[in-house]
Amino acid sequence: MARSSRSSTTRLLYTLYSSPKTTPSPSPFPPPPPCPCPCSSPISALLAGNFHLRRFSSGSAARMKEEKDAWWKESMEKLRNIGISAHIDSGKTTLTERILFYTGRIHEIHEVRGKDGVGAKMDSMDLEREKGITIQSAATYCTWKGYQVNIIDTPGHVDFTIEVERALRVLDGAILVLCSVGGVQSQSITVDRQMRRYEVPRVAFINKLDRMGADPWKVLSQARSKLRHHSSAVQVPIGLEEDFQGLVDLVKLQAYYFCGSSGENVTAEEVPANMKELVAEKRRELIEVVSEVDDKLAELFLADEPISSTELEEAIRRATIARKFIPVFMGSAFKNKGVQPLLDGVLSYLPCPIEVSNYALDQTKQEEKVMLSGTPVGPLVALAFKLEEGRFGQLTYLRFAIYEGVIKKGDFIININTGKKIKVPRLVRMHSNEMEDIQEAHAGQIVAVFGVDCASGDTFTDGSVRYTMTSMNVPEPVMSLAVSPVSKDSGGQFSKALNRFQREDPTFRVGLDAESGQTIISGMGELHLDIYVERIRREYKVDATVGKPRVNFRETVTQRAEFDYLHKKQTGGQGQYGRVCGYVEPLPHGSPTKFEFENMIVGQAIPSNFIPAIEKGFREAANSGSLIGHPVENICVILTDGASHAVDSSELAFKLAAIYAFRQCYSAARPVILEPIMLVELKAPTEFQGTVTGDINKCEKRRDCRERSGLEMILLSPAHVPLNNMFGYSTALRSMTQGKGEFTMEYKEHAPVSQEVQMQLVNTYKAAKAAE
Ligand SMILES: Nc1nc2c(ncn2[C@@H]2O[C@H](COP(=O)(O)OP(=O)(O)OP(=O)(O)O)[C@@H](O)[C@H]2O)c(=O)[nH]1
Repeated sequence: MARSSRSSTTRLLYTLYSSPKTTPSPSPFPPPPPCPCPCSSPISALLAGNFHLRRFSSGSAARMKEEKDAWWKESMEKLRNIGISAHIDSGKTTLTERILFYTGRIHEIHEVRGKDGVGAKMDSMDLEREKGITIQSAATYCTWKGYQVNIIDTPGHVDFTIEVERALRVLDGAILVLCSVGGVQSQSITVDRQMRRYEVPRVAFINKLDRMGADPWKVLSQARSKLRHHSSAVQVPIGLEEDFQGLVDLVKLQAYYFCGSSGENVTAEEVPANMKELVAEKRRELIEVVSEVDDKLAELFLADEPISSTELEEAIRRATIARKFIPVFMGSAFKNKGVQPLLDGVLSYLPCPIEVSNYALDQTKQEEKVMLSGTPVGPLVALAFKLEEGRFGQLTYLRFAIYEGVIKKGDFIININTGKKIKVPRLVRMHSNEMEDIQEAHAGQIVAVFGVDCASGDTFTDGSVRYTMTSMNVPEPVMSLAVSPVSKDSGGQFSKALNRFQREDPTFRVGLDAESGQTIISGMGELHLDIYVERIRREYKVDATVGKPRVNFRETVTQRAEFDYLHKKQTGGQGQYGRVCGYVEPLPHGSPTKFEFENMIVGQAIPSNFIPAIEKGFREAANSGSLIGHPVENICVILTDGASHAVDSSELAFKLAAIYAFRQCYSAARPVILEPIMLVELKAPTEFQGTVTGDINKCEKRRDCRERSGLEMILLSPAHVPLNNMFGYSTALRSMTQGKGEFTMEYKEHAPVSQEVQMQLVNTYKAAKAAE
């Protein structure tokens, strides 16, 4: 579709085919439309990149540009890129399933762990359907009231936290789902922190109002205290638990009921008479809270003037986009109540791509920060935020986001991180595991390209600029295990699987144990590693022997120690000569790097061409500390002097000198072992309170966990427990609580082990080495 090939007299412009306007539905929410063809509305046609050719009356170039700009602007304003994140089992996937149904994207609702065995659309992996958990984030899109909504459903388990990081990095807004019974839970705090880190405006959705014990007001107050949300409800539920019937909208002052077999018919009625007082009180609270962060509304409020729905809605929008306020919606995804108003809230309160500031670093100007326009006019800037290998080769999800520009099938794009020029052979939009080919994609979209070899976090441009996007936060793996294929013949498939998973998931690492030669996989927890072992078996048909999971200990030094090492071998053949002098010391607390090397030699004691080999030697030595063979972190090596030989010095000689120098000074630097500490949140029926708290107290590192007892449950949070003490805890908790207890844990930090534990670990390591 070459635009330039069109004659200027006819003035053809690729534009949208305007579909005839539909007559407005009497209901405030239209019933689910039939599956929309991507071109059935101007917006979806534009966004799907499937343009219809339309003749424009001839006009001046300026007029055409004006029209085109207006057209882009409208398309941007009618686009939302949102993520759905929450604690485990809060109902993210169930909610997404309803959204897809009401927007006509799917024709039937299937439940997570539903009796029909089909499973929800967004849990497309067999493992996800079987286990009833989300493992990978999945992207989809739908159309609601003429707006295009791109959605990413993310996992709740902390082991898959990278999926949440990746999604939030590229989204413009988010729905934070909270359970109306569980309230603000440990992962709610984590995802909220992630949303804050990526400056994502959000709305909250208090789900499961149909459940026994549902208390949205308690959850709202927890969100205010635990998450420090400046928030207020924009709805009031009509009834709760079994009696949950509908919602009153505090902005429009209307009551909504959800009828039909799947809640698809929304009827608007007057606010029930017995709720008028409560509604007036909650509306006033909403206005007060928003007024605190929005001057325009504050003026009206202080003047005691009546506030219209539009004024209130606009103020909520301004405050939400400015991340000063979080509107709270309510409902029950499972009972099909409250989803359509939430979708309306996404349109009303969450930003479109051009309302969010995105920055890139200009590599030609020492990483100067540049703001991206977010429009399709301008150089292409796209971020590869997720890689996935599909049936047709590597799929690379690229966020052609807000980050400017247009990309077309067949275009050449440049990977700024590697300098490689790549042709885009195929461009698709994702609907969970299905895909739809498109010709081009524009700023603000999330699309996938095939066959583009890159790493997640790489930035692509059209070559006219050298920008990179700031990278994602990638947490360190905390647990490892040895794996090997049962049959030697499957070695090839085994390596293929590991390579693929490692490329797709930056928190999954593969290494070799230098001593045993075993393959070691590392990840964020037992579940994370178990899932990969299972995927190797299912997707690559390789049975693997799995060792005992072990903790990713680290070593570090606690004081400065000098080294002065001469590596000399000058008897027969090519000689080796290299001397290095200097010291190692701990890096200051909070340093962004884990290893630093500094050459402070004045003069030419060592020729400068040997310095990189010396640094390499120290880095290699720090990969395996001599206490227990784990990597040494937070260490700085300073090279102050040395000596070389005109003939016998070589890179190898200096590298070996550095390795031996490191070993020489290591014990004088008083090394210690660091272990991962986990934040553990635990819930169990009160009858087991004594046993459960007694047990966790035994293995706790630091006692600052709070204990809250309700009538039925106790909640311990957060306990700081070494990961080493958590192996097999799910089985232990199950037996202590007759299967009624549950816990979640999340990595907090690496901290020094006690002297006693250090001695034990060192002795075990020595014994294992001696036995080899
Ligand atoms: N009673 C009730 N149950 C719900 C509701 N929403 C979801 N559930 C149930 O809660 C369980 C978890 O729902 P999911 O949608 O898988 O939750 P999730 O947050 O996507 O789960 P993960 O991604 O694995 O963390 C399922 O059994 C759902 O049927 C609701 O509104 N009410």
